Amino acid sequence: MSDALQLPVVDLSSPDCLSTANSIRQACIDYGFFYLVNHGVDEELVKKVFEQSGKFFSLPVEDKMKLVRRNHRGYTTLNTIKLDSTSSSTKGDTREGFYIGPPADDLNQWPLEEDLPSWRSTVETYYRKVESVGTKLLSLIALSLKLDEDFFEKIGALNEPLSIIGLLHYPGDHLDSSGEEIYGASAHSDYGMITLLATDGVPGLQICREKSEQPQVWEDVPSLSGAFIVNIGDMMERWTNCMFRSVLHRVLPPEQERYSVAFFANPGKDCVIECLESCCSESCPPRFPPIKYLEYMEERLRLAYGV
Ligand SMILES: O=C(O)CCC(=O)C(=O)O
Ligand SMILES: [Fe+2]
Repeated sequence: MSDALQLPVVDLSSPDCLSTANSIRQACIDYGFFYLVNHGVDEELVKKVFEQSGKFFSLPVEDKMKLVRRNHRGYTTLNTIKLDSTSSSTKGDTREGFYIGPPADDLNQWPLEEDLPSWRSTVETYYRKVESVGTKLLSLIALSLKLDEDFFEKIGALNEPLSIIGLLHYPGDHLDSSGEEIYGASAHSDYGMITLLATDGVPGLQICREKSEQPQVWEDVPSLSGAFIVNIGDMMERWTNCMFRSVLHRVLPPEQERYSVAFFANPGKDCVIECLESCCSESCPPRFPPIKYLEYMEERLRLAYGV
């Protein structure tokens, strides 16, 4: 039931911004997913983040639990989050995670420097680098929607953005004898504007392009060395009245251990997301009412954590 997919490739270093914007537009309409190459984040830095992530998840569970998730930051254990809140499975997803928000706020939790030297500085450097790639990509997305390139800045979406890094670990040795359908990450769409994902190359990620089609067709998204896998999130889907699609995706329980690092580029908490004028008309009215990002995010997190 699954075929490998050839997603479009977008080159961030191309000097021809309009042609790049056009290929982004087509990719977002057709797939909601694309590969981003020549993004400017050093391969060495990406490697270091994966190393630091591996070091954290290798700590004894008692040590990881000292940083258990508070204010949506820190460690989540295996099976605590179920991204598909509609699933009847009684168990959460078989992955553990560590979530880090903006370096400038004081909600983040960090391992002690003496336990994991350079952990915090590596992750903060990665945050800032990928955040700036995300900002550049958002200006191209604005161009692709025939808006000014600083459109998202002007509407306040980049005002204290609530972007989050998720360091993710799928152990791969997690056997389930109950026969229940369990995923590394169950089917979901991402909440924010765009997500920039780096993986260690171990397969598992799949997308479902037509969620209402039955049976659902899931297609494998292979990793592309050195590229980020970028996907459109729910806020971009709402701005564009579903022209750009926030596509359902999931991670199969990997047979082999798997690590990934997701950068969720989210708007600021007070940003109100409402349909762009150019994306609606009398015959095509807005499909969603305006919503404040914080309200949307809190509801989705509440459902995912089942609280
Ligand atoms: O680990 C992955 O490849 C994808 C993770 C994901 O989709 C998410 O955390 O939202
Ligand atoms: Fe996701």
